[in-house]
This record gives sequence, C-alpha cells and structure tokens, in this order.
Amino acid sequence: MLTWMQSQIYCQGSLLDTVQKSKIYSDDKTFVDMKQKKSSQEILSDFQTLMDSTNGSPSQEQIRNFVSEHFEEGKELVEWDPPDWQKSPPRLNSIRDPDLRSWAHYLNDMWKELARRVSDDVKENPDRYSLIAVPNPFIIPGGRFREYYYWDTYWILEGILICDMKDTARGIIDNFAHLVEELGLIPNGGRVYYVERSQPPMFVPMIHSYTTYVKPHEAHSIIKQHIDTMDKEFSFWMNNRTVVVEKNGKSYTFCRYYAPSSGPRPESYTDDIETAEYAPTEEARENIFYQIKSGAESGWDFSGRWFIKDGKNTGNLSNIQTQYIIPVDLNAFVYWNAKILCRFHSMLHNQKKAQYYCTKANEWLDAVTEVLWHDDVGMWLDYDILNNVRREYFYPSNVAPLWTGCYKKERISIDKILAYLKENKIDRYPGGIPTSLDFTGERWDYPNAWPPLQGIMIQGLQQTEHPRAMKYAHDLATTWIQSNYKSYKTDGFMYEKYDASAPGRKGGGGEYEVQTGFGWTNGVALQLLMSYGETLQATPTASNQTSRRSAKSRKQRRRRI
Ligand SMILES: OC[C@H]1O[C@H](O[C@H]2O[C@H](CO)[C@@H](O)[C@H](O)[C@H]2O)[C@H](O)[C@@H](O)[C@@H]1O
Repeated sequence: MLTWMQSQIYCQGSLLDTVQKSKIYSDDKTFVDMKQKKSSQEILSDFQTLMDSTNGSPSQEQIRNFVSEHFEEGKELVEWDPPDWQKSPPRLNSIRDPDLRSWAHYLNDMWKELARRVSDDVKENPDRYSLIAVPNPFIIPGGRFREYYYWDTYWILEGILICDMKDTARGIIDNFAHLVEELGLIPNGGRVYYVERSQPPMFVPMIHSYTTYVKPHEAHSIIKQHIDTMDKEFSFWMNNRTVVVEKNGKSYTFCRYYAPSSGPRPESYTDDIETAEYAPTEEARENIFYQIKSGAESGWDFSGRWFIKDGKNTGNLSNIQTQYIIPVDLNAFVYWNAKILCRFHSMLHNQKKAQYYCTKANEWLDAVTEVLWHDDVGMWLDYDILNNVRREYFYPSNVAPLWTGCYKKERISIDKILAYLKENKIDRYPGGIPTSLDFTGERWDYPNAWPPLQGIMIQGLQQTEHPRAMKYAHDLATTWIQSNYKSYKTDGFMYEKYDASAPGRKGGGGEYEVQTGFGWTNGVALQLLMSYGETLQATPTASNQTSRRSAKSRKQRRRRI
C-alpha cells in the first residue's frame, strides 16, 4: 500500500510531471488511468534513458511515443450484469404519472449500464494499474468517472435499494469495509492517486440505509459484521480531521476537510500547476496543493465556499483555504455517524461504546448549535477559523442539520429557516436549488445545481414535519424532477449536474465537461419519485411555471464575474 501512495508513475515524480505537462491528452485523468505494459522498474529505467538522451527535455512527439510504448488504455473494469436486477421493481409502481413511471424504469435500466467489476488482470497484476481492486462489483457514476466514488455511492445505494438490488448493495458496502481495513480510510475514489484524501463520511449512513430495506436478521448481520470497521472509519475522522474552536470561553471540537499531501492532484495535474503559478514561495505553492486536495475531499471541488480573501468568499481558486473553514454539512454528517453508531452498538449490547458515541453525538450537537446556528440569520453558517467570522453566504449545505437531525428543536426556528430561504428566493430557480448565489466559474457554484444537495435540502425540510417546510420541499422536488425529466426527454441523458437558471439545461464550468450517466443523479431522482410519486407530474402546470418567472433576471444582477 505504501508503494502505491509513493507510486512514481501514478502519484508523483518526474515521469508523471513530464507526461502531464506535455499535454498529449486534454484530460489529465487519461494518463493516470492507463495500464502499464511493463513493470514500474522497467518503465522508470526506460524513462531515465529517454531523459538522458534528450538532455532532460523530450519533445511532445517523443513523449507520445514513450507513452504508447509503455502504457495502454486500461481494461481494468469489465461490464457486469447484476443478477439481482429486475425489469420492473415493484416500488416503481407507486409512481402515478405514466411518463414519470416510464422514466423511472429507464433509471432502473441505467444501473445495468453503470455496473462494473474489476477485471481478472487487475487481480493478477495489481501493480500495473492505478485502480484499487475491490472484491465485489459496484456501480460507477459514469462518463470519465469509471471507478467507484465514496460519497456518490450513498445516493447510488439508495437508488439501487429502491430498485430492490439488495445483493449488489451489500457487495458495495463490503467493498468499502474492505477499503477501511486495507487503507484505514475510504479514499475519494477507487484509484491510487485518491488514497491520501477521503470524501464526506457516508459509510455508516450507507449501512444504516441498507438496514432500512432488509429484514431484521439481515440488518443485524451487516451491523455485526462491520461494526469494528465502522468504528475504525469514525476514528479516522476523529484522529485526522478535527480542530478545536473557542467561543465565549468554551471549546468546541469540529471536523474539517484536510488532506495535506504534497504536489498537484495527479488527475488534474496541469490545472493545479496553473492555479499555483503565482505562489510567491515553494511553501505557498505546496499550501495551495493541500487546500485544493482538501477541497476535493469535501466533494465540492471547487467552490467559492472554500475561498478566503479578506475574510470573505471572494477571489479565485488560488485563494482556496479549505482547512480553515468549518463546514456545516460535514459536522452534521459526523453527528449522524455518531448517532447511528450509538444505536448500532446499543443493538449489539456494547453499552460502553454506545455511551461513547452518544457522548460524541451530543458534543457535535452542542458545537453545531452553539457555533454554527445563528438566530439573527435564521440559518446555520460555515465558520472561518482564520478570521473567526461566520460565512454569511447561502449554500444548500447550510440546512444539512435538518437532514441528519443535528438540531435542538427548542434552539432553532423552522419559520426563520423558511424566511431565510424565501428571502434568498431559493424556490424561484427554474432548474433546481443553486449550489451558491455566486458566479465564480467553479463547478460547485451558481448556476450549477447538484443532485446530492437537492436531496439534502428537500429531505431535510420534509423531515421537519412542519407543514410550510413540507410544502416548500414539495415545490423544490417538483422543480428538480421536472427539470431532470425535461433534460432526459430532450438530450436523452442524465447529467452529473444541471443549471439552476434554466429547466432541463445541463450544468457546466470547472476543469472538465459535464458527465453523463449518472449515478447520484439517478439515485436522487428515484428517491424523490418514491417520496412524491403520488402527486408529481412530468411537466409543469401553469401555476408552478409563473411562480419562478423572474428568478433568472434577478440573479444576473447579483453575479460577480
Ligand atoms: O477530476 C477532477 C475531480 O473529479 C472528481 O470530483 C467530481 O466528481 C466526483 C464523482 O462524481 C464527485 O464525487 C465530486 O463531488 C465531483 O466534484 C473527484 O472526486 C475529485 O477528487 C477530482 O479531483
């Protein structure tokens, strides 16, 4: 494993630097996903010969020839037919609108398209690949994301469980458990160049989801099998990602995203070099790489949410300071993990451990309430520990505590939360909830609308059981489903993200083209179809069209280009 992290081919070193900077591929991920035709030793020695014979600067043509002689497009993943897939999963019958029902069947078909297993060759020659082998097949997001991803899989799992693919779901969970045991963490995705960063902690919630779809004895069995591994993943976050914040003479522990590994991201090498181009010192340059990788760990890569300039979220990617921001959503997830683990340990009669996790859950609940909730704003807000200021910006992640139950009813106000959302006109965007209200050109900002964030906000509001919040959630779900459906009918695809300013339009921006497939999009759509399928319609009615009429023009005035 150590050799992987130090791979002089896929993770760091002169060969990687030379190939990526030559730009023989437009997407840097192409090279680091290739298979080695020879052993690492042979390749590195041949590379040295090339460098010696060209005075250290081979031409693009020579690099291209070198790569085609030593590498080939990976055959590391094989399409797989999930045996538990069925043509008409019974749950889909609850969707009343025939167009939406038929679309849901298309989403179910997509699981077959996105199912993969690791090829036998990877098992025989693991050191020739960047792929991290796992024992069972899995579902990929789609497009350039050909391997498994950590937080995407939470929504993928929900989607396949709705479609009754319990065995596939179990196999996927077992894969993640295997990764925790092997690596001590779940990496961002299934490649060696991802192992030094994780993604939002969703392993424990995945097991929790699974237990809600299976029989009690199956639930008990998976909890028992993976309880130590769940403890281990939780400890990874406690031991490596916590920071203490002082407020009013009291100390509060929080988690933040923090992935301090050296150098640019191998899969986006030249983008990162460009971002750090004007760093005044080598130390400042390395710091930008840390912060970029920490941003990737958050899953929000990238967003003004992680920029700090003069105490604000302005600037550009070179102002990224992810490790100094306490994210509301991450801490709401940590609370949720602790709460679930408390319950799981109680079920297994491990009273001491149950107590430990209950205490942790309460600590996080206190911290999120005391430091991140603001009664005067009516919202939770991220916190900047560099300047000790709250970050007064709208992000859907601000309401994550509603989704995970990380709030004290008597300390917050749903009415104020609704007033905040209304004031920011969050329900007026015709293509879904925007990721932020700032146009930065980054993928996790306006006008992009990402599926997991729709799920978090809609389900969070729904779960409050507050009538107006539930109505608001229903309206947001309607907008999202109709936008997804429109795009599917027009383009024939499901995208990884959409455009909040126009229904049915795909998202854009950032370092790569929008991808199709798409795992979490299909998972969230199926979840919403399950919750609202009795009332949702595939196309807008006159009333919900007019209510959103002017959001776009208002938004354009606020953009900061
Ligand atoms: O190659 C650039 C980055 O791509 C990934 O991020 C995006 O796709 C992931 C898979 O759908 C998703 O989990 C993430 O939230 C997206 O922003 C990858 O995770 C990054 O590490 C990578 O640098």
